[in-house]
Amino acid sequence: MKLSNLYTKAKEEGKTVLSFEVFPPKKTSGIETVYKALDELAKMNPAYISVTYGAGGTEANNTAIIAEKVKSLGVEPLAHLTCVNNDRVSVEKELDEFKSKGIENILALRGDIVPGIEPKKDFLHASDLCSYIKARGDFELAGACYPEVHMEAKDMVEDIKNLKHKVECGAEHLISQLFFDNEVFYKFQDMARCAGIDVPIAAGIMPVTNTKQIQRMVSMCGASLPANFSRIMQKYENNPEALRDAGIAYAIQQIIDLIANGVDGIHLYTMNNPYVAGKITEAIGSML
Ligand SMILES: NC(=O)C1=CN([C@@H]2O[C@H](COP(=O)(O)OP(=O)(O)OC[C@H]3O[C@@H](n4cnc5c(N)ncnc54)[C@H](O)[C@@H]3O)[C@@H](O)[C@H]2O)C=CC1
Ligand SMILES: Nc1nc(=O)c2c([nH]1)NC[C@@H]1CN(c3ccc(C(=O)N[C@@H](CCC(=O)O)C(=O)O)cc3)CN21
Repeated sequence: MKLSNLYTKAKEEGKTVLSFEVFPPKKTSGIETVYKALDELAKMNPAYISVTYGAGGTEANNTAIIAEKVKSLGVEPLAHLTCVNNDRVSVEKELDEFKSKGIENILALRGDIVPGIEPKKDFLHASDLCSYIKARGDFELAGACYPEVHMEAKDMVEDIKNLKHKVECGAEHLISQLFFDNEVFYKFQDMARCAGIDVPIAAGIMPVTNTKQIQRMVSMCGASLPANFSRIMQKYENNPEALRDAGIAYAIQQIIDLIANGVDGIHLYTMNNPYVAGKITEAIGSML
């Protein structure tokens, strides 16, 4: 199934596409933990579930196997593939594996540069990976985009030009980096549309449920924290249950505003946590 068609259909019907994301667990915690989470997440009926690939620079890679599991649960999988630590040969190997498992959709990424590991040189940018995969003709592609500007980009104009190039190289829909201030997303979306980027753009929302996660998101994703968000997180830093509930409530309020403003999709960084995804889905289900 082509995911870009899902967005087109939803738009015609005045609806919003809801998708989830899971990550392969580290080697120490078994693959069963994500399978258990997927059983629950699939019941919430998302339009698709994406599966990260070496997220945050981790080595664990069971992306194809987990994406196959998503498919077996009747949900369309979107497999991430990064090229920073892959050369042409290893990319081909991954693509063959995706194909053999019936995976049709790939989120083509450059990937995080891991300190101490020399990046491979066959594909320098996600757009290079897009062109390469597109030429094979087997997959539909998605790309990542950055409402707060990618940390390595000179400025917003350069970043948007690069994004346009990525779309021209074959990315048929986009998923945004997580953000906590909707105004930042709207400004980015306007700029992208002005630049002629007309593919669907899903807003990436991360319900923050613990203090360690907040720091990780700031350093890894460059997300800025609005004052109201920081105040809430500070107030409950020593009360895990209240912090979790406040994180969920904050995400819900962001999502309601995004839907009211006609966003194409909501991509929920569910972090393998069906409890959090369930609370959010329950709250917004009737609004999609
Ligand atoms: N592992 C995963 O599952 C996920 C990883 N990410 C992370 O997002 C970050 C970047 O990934 P992508 O967005 O796929 O990379 P990208 O290659 O599209 O962009 C990365 C940087 O390179 C610049 N750039 C892009 N194309 C260019 C070109 N043709 N010429 C010159 N500069 C260019 C961009 O402006 C940006 O600053 C990484 O840190 C990645 O790991 C994001 C989501 C999920
Ligand atoms: N730069 C960047 N890299 C990514 O991999 C990435 C983004 N941005 N933005 C969107 C999502 C968010 N992703 C993430 C974010 C954090 C973890 C993470 O913290 N993983 C922990 C386990 C967390 C937990 O168990 O709750 C780990 O230690 O791997 C994983 C994927 C993947 N994506």
